[in-house]
Amino acid sequence: MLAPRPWRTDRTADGMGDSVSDGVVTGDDTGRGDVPSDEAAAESLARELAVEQAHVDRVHAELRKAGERARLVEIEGMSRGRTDRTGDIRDEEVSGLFARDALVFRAGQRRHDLERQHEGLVFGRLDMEDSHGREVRYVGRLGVRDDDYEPLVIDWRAPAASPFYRATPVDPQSVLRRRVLRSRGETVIGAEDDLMVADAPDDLVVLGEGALMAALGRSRSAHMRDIVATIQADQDEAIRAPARGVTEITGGPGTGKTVVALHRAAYLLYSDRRRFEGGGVLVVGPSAAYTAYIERVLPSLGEDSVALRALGDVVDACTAGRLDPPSAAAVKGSLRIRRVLARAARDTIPGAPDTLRAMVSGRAVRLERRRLDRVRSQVLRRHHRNSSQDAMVLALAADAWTQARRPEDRDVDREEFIATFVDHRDVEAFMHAWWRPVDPREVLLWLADARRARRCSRGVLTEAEADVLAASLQATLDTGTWSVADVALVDDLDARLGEVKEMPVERGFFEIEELDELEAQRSLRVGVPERNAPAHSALTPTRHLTHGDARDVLLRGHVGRPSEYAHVLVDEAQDVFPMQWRMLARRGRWASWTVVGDLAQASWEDLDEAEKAREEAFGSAPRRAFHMATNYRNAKEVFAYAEKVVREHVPDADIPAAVRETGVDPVDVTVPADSLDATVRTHVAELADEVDGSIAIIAPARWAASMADLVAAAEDIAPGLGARLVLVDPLSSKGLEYDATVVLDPDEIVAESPGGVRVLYVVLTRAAHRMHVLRPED
Ligand SMILES: Nc1ncnc2c1ncn2[C@@H]1O[C@H](COP(=O)(O)OP(=O)(O)OP(=O)(O)O)[C@@H](O)[C@H]1O
Repeated sequence: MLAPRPWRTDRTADGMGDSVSDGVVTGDDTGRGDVPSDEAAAESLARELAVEQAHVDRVHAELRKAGERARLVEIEGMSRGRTDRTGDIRDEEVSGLFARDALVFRAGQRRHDLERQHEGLVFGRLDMEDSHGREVRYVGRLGVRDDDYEPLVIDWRAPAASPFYRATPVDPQSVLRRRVLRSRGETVIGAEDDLMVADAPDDLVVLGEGALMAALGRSRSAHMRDIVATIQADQDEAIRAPARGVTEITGGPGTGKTVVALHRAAYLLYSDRRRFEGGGVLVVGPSAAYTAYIERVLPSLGEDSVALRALGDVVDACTAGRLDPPSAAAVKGSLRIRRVLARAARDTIPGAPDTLRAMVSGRAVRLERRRLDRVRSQVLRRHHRNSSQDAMVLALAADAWTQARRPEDRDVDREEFIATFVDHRDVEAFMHAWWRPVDPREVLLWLADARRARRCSRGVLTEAEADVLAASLQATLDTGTWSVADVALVDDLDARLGEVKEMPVERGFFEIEELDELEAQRSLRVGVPERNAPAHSALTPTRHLTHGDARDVLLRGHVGRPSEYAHVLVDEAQDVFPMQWRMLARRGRWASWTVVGDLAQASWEDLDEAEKAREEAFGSAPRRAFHMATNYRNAKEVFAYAEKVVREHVPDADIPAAVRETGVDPVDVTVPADSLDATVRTHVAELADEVDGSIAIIAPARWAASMADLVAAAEDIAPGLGARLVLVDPLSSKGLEYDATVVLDPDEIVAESPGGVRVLYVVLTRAAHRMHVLRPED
């Protein structure tokens, strides 16, 4: 909540305000005494900033001293391990080296942290008063103490910093004034104050128009910023909630769910570093565009040990960015596919022999398909496929013995037969072709064969669905790229098949040069020139590889065991498919969870099954829920437009309140389709004039190619626009934001997306300041 402010001064000492495009809402002007002249205000601001600068200088001086100390410890540690002696190292030397490594590691890490933290290191100040008197606390990205161990800055995550975020005029928590400092390098350039009490002491000057509004009015770049200086009280509660169990954060578009969840990850690492840094924190988002967008937030908070993964990038050696057509994605995402995969995992290798023939101990052995199938089922009842080879050959030997034995045989003859069978060259060759260990990716690709897909799907999927599945895997083979939905299926198969101890030689063993060659061949065959590809796109690429090349590319590397994490944070959780929940559950079996989402932004219709799979992933872990109700992203005018659209179709949508006005309504125009390009150019040029930061054209597949050309020629529209203008497809715009958007063909966006209006709602809530909606008419 914003405090009433008695009077305002310029916001920055150098006269450089935030790059607010237009009528940002300013703080309440409820007066307290006379409004001072501009000159007096400027003087007062300069005085205040000088005081803050003196403190910031002190902190940086202390940091430099601490940095030097850490460097000396590091050097000292390194020299401890040095020895002139050659030959074996004694035990005490080994433990000495170990201690040295630990010391050097910690000292090096500390120094690295210190060196990295200069930009806006000190960003907050609290003036507090209680029965013991007045106290000033500074809050920053890192805790710093002076030589007497007195705190110069408190880490934002420490309990002592909590009033900075929790104090409100209703519950001031002893805070009189909260000040947010803005710095460039080590120089303080501005300050914004919130008063928490109606009758502030006279010596407390109040600056600026409120830190939150100033932050919200700033222009957007290609990367999300941290909000450490302006976290609001309700957000702070979610950030500092205990780690245990499942923390759910819900709320409409732009309510800060993502940014809050990321600050929560940083807080958890701070509050229990041993557990979370040791056990690992996994952050999962919908797309690579999303992970690229948020990747700087945690490092800016001093945390870089978190694993950021897109849903298509959770499984090692199986990375995907391509989206399946909705019908295939629905088949692959549903839990029904598990029975299909279970059958595929037991199925024979394509082209494998269906009879085993050998002369063993002078006896002719011939095991035909039915017998082989029976033995296979018996063994698979007790073993994972990839660890069943020894058991399988023994079971075949026992079966062959029942066929080959003679009435006069004794026990010793059986033993000799079995031993000979197991080591027999023909049997070995048969086993290699019939029952070698298989890679989960290879098994999934078997289902590109429509006959096999139908056979494995009988009674589970309709024939039409089996054909859709086969066709989608054929597309995987044709393009040499996995789809995002494939990844969870590979993970499921991996769990079923068990670990491959050693991959057989013929399953994709590549020399580096061969891989380079494949890459080169692949880029030669790319249908659409790369420069024209949308910047953030999940659209199917038009790649055509020869069958063998593509298979080799797809099977590159090794699908290892899933890594497990101490905390799993899932963003845009409403779009996680049931099979994907199972994939995440394998990584979070012992984890606590933070789960973020908004049902009104769901891209898919059948949400019940996903809900079930999600509940299974969480098990009986305790839950706690936080709801965010303020839209910090969209200007009121932009959000009012989006709200109208979604309310008509999703009456129970969770609608937040937008807090910032621009006074400019979105533009909504119908355009002749044959002059669409020229019209888009005009609108983009207009927006480029009006906002300083990022602009996105969000277009359905139908217009993707022509818009890609337009974006590639952005510099012709306005100088410098090349770095600011991107093309995004509707699904990939999820979680992202821009200063301005051109939303192209909203009806087509609804028609092409399985989530229909919900996806359009996502698209209409990406713009912070300006939005132009263009409707082409044939
Ligand atoms: N306390 C805050 N101070 C400054 N900016 C904030 C604050 N809270 C949220 N924001 C800003 O609001 C914008 C939206 O935040 P975020 O992307 O986390 O919202 P979201 O709820 O995840 O949105 P969506 O569901 O639409 O993806 C971001 O630019 C974020 O930095």
